[in-house]
Amino acid sequence: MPIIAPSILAANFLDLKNECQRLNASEADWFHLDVMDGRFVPNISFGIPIVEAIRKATTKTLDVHLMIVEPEKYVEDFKKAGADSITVHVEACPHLHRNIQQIKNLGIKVGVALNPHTPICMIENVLTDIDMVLIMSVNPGFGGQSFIAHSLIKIKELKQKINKIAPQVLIEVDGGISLDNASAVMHSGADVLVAGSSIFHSKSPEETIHQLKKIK
Ligand SMILES: O=C(CO)[C@@H](O)[C@H](O)COP(=O)(O)O
Repeated sequence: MPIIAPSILAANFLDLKNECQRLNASEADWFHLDVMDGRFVPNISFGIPIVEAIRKATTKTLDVHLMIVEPEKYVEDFKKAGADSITVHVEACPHLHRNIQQIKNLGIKVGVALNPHTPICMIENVLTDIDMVLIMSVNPGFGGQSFIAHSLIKIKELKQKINKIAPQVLIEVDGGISLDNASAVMHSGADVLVAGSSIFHSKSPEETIHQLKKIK
């Protein structure tokens, strides 16, 4: 059964309290929070105050995805704001091992994200140090994009590696996930499905989450 992590980026920000309450009452497992800085990605989303506000609105896991340069400057603040896990991008971290240790030392889970063009071998040497790998199945920066089909091959390759080296590591897939492709993503080896538009722009977000949750 997949872990379902609705991406708050697609929520109605004017009605965020209500959006959080609906997710609380749903089968969603985590809240996925996309932080964008306008430097690592060509978009700016939200930051620490929003994470802090959402923390007060839910007891579910806050899965914070930092699409920012120099994440080491901010991870402590995001932990204080209520993050249960922090994911950084391999492309934004020349000292990835140090960044991972810094997040682990805060006592929370740590993930590493890979852009669509980044090969799996870039994280091979840290696989035993982390809790999760996030495979970007769109180019990061915007919700509502189409799933990049090659991601399925990448997920399979990663799953094989993880099975050999670090079977406890979760595979999270993010971008363009919908009821149409979620089954293929799961069969390729995913554990966590991040979905924004397909949940929040559907007629019933609760029902879409229920349908995603049923995928084997
Ligand atoms: O990180 C990102 C985009 O950069 C994703 O989390 C998107 O927010 C997912 O949204 P959809 O593709 O599901 O609309």
